[in-house]
Amino acid sequence: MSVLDEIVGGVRADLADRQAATPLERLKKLAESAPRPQDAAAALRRPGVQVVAEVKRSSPSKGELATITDPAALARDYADGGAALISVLTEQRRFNGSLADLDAVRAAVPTPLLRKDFIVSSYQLWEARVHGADAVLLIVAALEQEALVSLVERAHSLGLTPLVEVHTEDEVERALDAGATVVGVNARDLKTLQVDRDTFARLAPLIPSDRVRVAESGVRGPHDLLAYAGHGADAVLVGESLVRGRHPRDAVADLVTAGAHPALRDRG
Ligand SMILES: O=P(O)(O)OC[C@@H](O)[C@@H](O)c1c[nH]c2ccccc12
Repeated sequence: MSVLDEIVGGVRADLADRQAATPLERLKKLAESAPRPQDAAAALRRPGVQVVAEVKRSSPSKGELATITDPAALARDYADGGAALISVLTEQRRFNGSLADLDAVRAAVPTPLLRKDFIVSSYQLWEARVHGADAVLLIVAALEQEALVSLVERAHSLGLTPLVEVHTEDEVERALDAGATVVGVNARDLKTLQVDRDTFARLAPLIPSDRVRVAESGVRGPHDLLAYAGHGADAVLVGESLVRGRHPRDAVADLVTAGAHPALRDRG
């Protein structure tokens, strides 16, 4: 069994527990009083390379990355540094995240938020709404095509922006067929956890330029952002280097400054 299968198995078990505790009808009621989601795609389309900064404590590849006792404070640093979108890991078993983290971050910053999880059911989209997310991650490798198509549609109908994650040529095709407007190319293979930064350069030309192209994983600093930008990235998603560094606000600001370089503005 791949790491991805194992993670998704755990996610399904935890999901069943939450569904038993809070039936969908109740969740839908709660969603009525949730704020209207912001347009996360528009935030990523702004000129320059946008920075998506991630709140991530642990990962299956590296174990614990940072303690993060105060996710709200970290998110404030990201917002002050100029992040266009803040990603909050809510998967519990391998990433040590939670919906409580999403609540804490929502209460702390006005920035659009991405719920980063292994979404397999529309129930999780309703949860994302209730807990204040504006965008959700949908991982092509974790979903049958039929499920992907219906989750993309459902996310849009709830006002959520789906960030559709791919790692291979086939997955790009599936993402586009499913109607993805924001496509994330993960340099990390979720089946083996290996990072290959060339993945973005290989797949980006297959993604039409009217879609938002996000380069995910492996950004150590401005140098990597510029390399991704040179291959057409509209945004980069950064986790480890920000949570491990001592000055997350400055680290985000340095990335934002690099991404705002005049040579990178208003590219087709
Ligand atoms: O920590 P990094 O190398 O900066 O990577 C961040 C992000 O790309 C990574 O957390 C990620 C990308 N896709 C995911 C899917 C699930 C969990 C995590 C992820």
